Amino acid sequence: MLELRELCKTFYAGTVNERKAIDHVNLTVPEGEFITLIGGNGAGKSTLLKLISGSYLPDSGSVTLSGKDVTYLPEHKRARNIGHLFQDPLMGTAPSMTIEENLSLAYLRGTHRSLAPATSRKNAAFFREKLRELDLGLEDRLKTRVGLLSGGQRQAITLLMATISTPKLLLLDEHTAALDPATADKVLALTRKIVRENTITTLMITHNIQSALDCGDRTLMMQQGKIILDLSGKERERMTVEKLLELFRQKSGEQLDNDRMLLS
Ligand SMILES: Nc1ncnc2c1ncn2[C@@H]1O[C@H](COP(=O)(O)OP(=O)(O)OP(=O)(O)O)[C@@H](O)[C@H]1O
Repeated sequence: MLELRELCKTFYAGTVNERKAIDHVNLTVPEGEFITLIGGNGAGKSTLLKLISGSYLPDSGSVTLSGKDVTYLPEHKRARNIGHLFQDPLMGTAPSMTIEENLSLAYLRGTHRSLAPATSRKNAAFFREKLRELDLGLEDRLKTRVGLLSGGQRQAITLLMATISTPKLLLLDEHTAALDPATADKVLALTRKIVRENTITTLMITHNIQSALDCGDRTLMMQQGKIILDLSGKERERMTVEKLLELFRQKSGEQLDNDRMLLS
């Protein structure tokens, strides 16, 4: 479904600040797989997702989505198939527009229809139903401006926007990291529910190792632009945080260093 072949990205090449962010990464992700991605500071996790979404273009290698080579396809042309969420709940929604208008825009993404028909009564009922599923009391607030919502409510709306027209791929870049623990748990539970119910192929960066092992089907660990661990099946089921940290030390010869890393 998603294929990365010999993907490379270096920032400031040929200068003293040269940084090899992605170093010959190969990855095959079958349709419907939910991958969690962990690694130290500057390991290349966000860059990898940005190469997949088209926010960055690689120096070499290829990105293939559903059999189509999208390596150099501009980001806006991939947006219809790829949902991308970030840590900052203020990104991804338009604060001066209402919940209904934000959802309408997401629903129509990639089509040429105007906003007007999308705010019809039929769509309002559909959006209300989707909002009810979030269980955040937002179903009766379609006309509320998104800028008035809390960070957690806003991130839940962003998640809904990213998935409302079922993307081929969902990229989550520490999307719960800026929320308080209770809200983060709720948004993560919502994420798992939406991904499971719609069988969306998902890559989720997390700084929480336990949740990396608990969520999804497969866990990748990155270091210095490479995937150094790829866990799935029985091996992953039996994995503990302590064993994973030990494996990381063995593979990389270093301690896992991430100032936001949570070990439990
Ligand atoms: N736009 C950019 N310009 C220059 N260097 C960059 C840019 N984006 C990332 N880098 C560098 O590329 C490397 C990988 O960064 P990236 O943000 O992908 O790491 P990460 O694994 O997501 O880290 P973290 O967990 O700290 O967010 C780092 O050395 C970073 O400084």
